[in-house]
Amino acid sequence: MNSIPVVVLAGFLGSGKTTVLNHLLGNRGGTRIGVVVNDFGSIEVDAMAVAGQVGDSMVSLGGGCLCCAVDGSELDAYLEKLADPVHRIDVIVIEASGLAEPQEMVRMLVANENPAVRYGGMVHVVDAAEFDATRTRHPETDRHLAVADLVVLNKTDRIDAAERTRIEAALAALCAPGIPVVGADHGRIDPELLFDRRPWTETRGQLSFEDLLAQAHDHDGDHDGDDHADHVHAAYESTEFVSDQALGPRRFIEFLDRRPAGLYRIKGSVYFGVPGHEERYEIHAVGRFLRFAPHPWGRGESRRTQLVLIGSGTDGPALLRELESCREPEPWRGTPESMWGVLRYVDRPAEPASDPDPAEAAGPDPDDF
Ligand SMILES: Nc1nc2c(ncn2[C@@H]2O[C@H](COP(=O)(O)OP(=O)(O)OP(=O)(O)O)[C@@H](O)[C@H]2O)c(=O)[nH]1
Repeated sequence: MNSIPVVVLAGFLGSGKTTVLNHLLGNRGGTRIGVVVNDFGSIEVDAMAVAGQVGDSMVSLGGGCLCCAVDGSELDAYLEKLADPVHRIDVIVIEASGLAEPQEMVRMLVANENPAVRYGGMVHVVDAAEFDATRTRHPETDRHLAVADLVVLNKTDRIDAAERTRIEAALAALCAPGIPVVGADHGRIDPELLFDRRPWTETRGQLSFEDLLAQAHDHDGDHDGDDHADHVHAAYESTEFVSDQALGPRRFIEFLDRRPAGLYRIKGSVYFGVPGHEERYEIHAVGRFLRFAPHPWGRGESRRTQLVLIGSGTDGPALLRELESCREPEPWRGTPESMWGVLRYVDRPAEPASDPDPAEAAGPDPDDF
């Protein structure tokens, strides 16, 4: 079974985390989101009154989202509850409290041994209008930004173009190289940057009462909602790559290492076909965050690579050319060492025996955060 990605939404008090979260909840299509917050205060939960309590401090939101309020020590227990297959959750978003050290949260998630969930990257929300003031008052901001995988520069409505350019340059210097910075007005980022948006039709036939409520709600605001989603989407382009030929792992990792900052997200699966590593390698990249997860192929499923690359200002044909040059006509000649670069990004290698270096292959060292 695939594990559920857990995305951390961090940022200082008032930067707009809850606004981003509400936007994601309102534009998630048929995707089921599990939400972890410190308090329910400002989450827009119009269905809360009808949805009722699931138990403990967990509530069910309209549309099948589950929400729970936790302090750090309870996190693992709540992730386990959210990951229970009965909830059919696709992605979990944790809103890290404005005062929390996001590194702590990331450390806990990376160290988490529950196979049902996996760390899915950290998104840092920045208040554009308070950028300098926040850094002055909270010098730790710089440290937090250094571990972000994707930055949302929120409240762009409150600054002019020159100020935005200045802040973007400052962010480029503070963040790790190549971290994408996505501008947003009232948290309106494309949900596809963080998770796959399933169409309603995919969940039809297994809808719960809450799903029906949310669907009715969506239809009420049909045009606004759709126009709005289209508008949000319009700022990004997506490039699709399919290859029946295997990809050379070294060349593919080189391609990923030099991927442009405008390439916000990569999803899909890769066929390397190297002896001992013939599985389907699911890839998940959010900003600079990158993970591979090996899975067996389905019965009769063709061995192929299928990728979707979502970005802004990216050169689609150039990306396709680069990916085409990663093709490997004779993957069976590949050595186990050629997979090392990929295995560094695998949390739970399928075959521990073939680990090049167990410490490395186990993913990032939590102490790095
Ligand atoms: N002008 C403007 N206001 C915004 C924007 N995004 C959020 N706000 C407002 O900023 C305030 C704080 O937003 P929240 O989403 O609550 O921020 P938060 O990071 O969740 O805050 P804490 O939970 O206190 O850490 C609210 O009054 C929002 O309406 C934006 O893009 N532009």
